[in-house]
Amino acid sequence: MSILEVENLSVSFTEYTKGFRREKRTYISSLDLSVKAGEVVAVVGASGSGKSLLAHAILGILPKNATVGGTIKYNGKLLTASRQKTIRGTEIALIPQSVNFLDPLMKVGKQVQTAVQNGDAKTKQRKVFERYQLKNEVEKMYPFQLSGGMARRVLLSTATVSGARLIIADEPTPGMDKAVLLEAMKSIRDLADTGCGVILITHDIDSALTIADKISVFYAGTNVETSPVQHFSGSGEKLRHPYSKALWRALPQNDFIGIEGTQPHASQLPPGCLFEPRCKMATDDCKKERPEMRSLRDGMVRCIYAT
Ligand SMILES: Nc1ncnc2c1ncn2[C@@H]1O[C@H](COP(=O)(O)OP(=O)(O)OP(=O)(O)O)[C@@H](O)[C@H]1O
Ligand code: NI
Repeated sequence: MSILEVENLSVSFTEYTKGFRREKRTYISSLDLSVKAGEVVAVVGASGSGKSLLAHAILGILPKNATVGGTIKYNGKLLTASRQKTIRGTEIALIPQSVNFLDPLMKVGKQVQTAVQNGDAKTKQRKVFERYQLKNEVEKMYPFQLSGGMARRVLLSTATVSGARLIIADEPTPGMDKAVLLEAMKSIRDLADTGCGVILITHDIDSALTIADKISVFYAGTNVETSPVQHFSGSGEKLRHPYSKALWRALPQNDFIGIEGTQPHASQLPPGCLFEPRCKMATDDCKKERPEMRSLRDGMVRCIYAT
């Protein structure tokens, strides 16, 4: 059973534009994603494609000017605002993209200990620090005394000791050296192997490939494809959506050829398929309406022509 089911999610912000007019802009639209217990689902896509917003919508930590549509279910039950508040940090844990999520006034050892729900907090904190190669003296430090990579390892430690069943890791690895990065990836995989559902948001497709079960590709606030990780191989012939194929081919180890144009901003979304203006395969039918997410060869795709 899915531990998390996101259906037709939308996130809009009421913003003040020129002339102090209020305008509602949609940054996530018709997004569908499910995560099973024991599974790592990697979320990849360009900057600004809505990856962090998805994380914040699941946790219920969007700013006040946000409107959320669609449904999010956790363990089969609707995730209401009050339920989000109750299980945040205990059943659902975030490894945030920004290290500013650390409490600047609390020693980091204590912060990690606070996240422990069962067992001896201090022992668990020391064990996890050892695992991420954080020396004993680090526990007595304040966040400002840490390097970026160390701060990220502290955030990772917090989620690891929490005992949460759903972990959302938002870019957990920048600034980490290779050895620590591998350890971090391994521990994220371990979390899934002990029955957690994991969403791994990352720009690092290579690392995602080593631990993910599925990869979901985001574009302009929706996911255009979700596929088994094995399909991200070769020249991308097993992939379904033209954007995922292009993204895959643009990687340095593949053809390293980018795609022309840019991702549309929320203020100028095309009426049909969001990728249509840049898609070489697009026809007039692609301009008419947003393609629905449909099942195709063990995966999901939002393109009327995908085969
Ligand atoms: N509070 C907000 N008010 C208005 N717009 C916002 C707000 N938060 C995010 N956005 C916009 O929503 C879009 C998606 O942002 P998001 O942070 O989810 O991107 P992302 O995919 O995580 O990018 P990155 O890879 O750079 O982290 C961006 O265009 C961003 O400017
Ligand atoms: Ni982000």
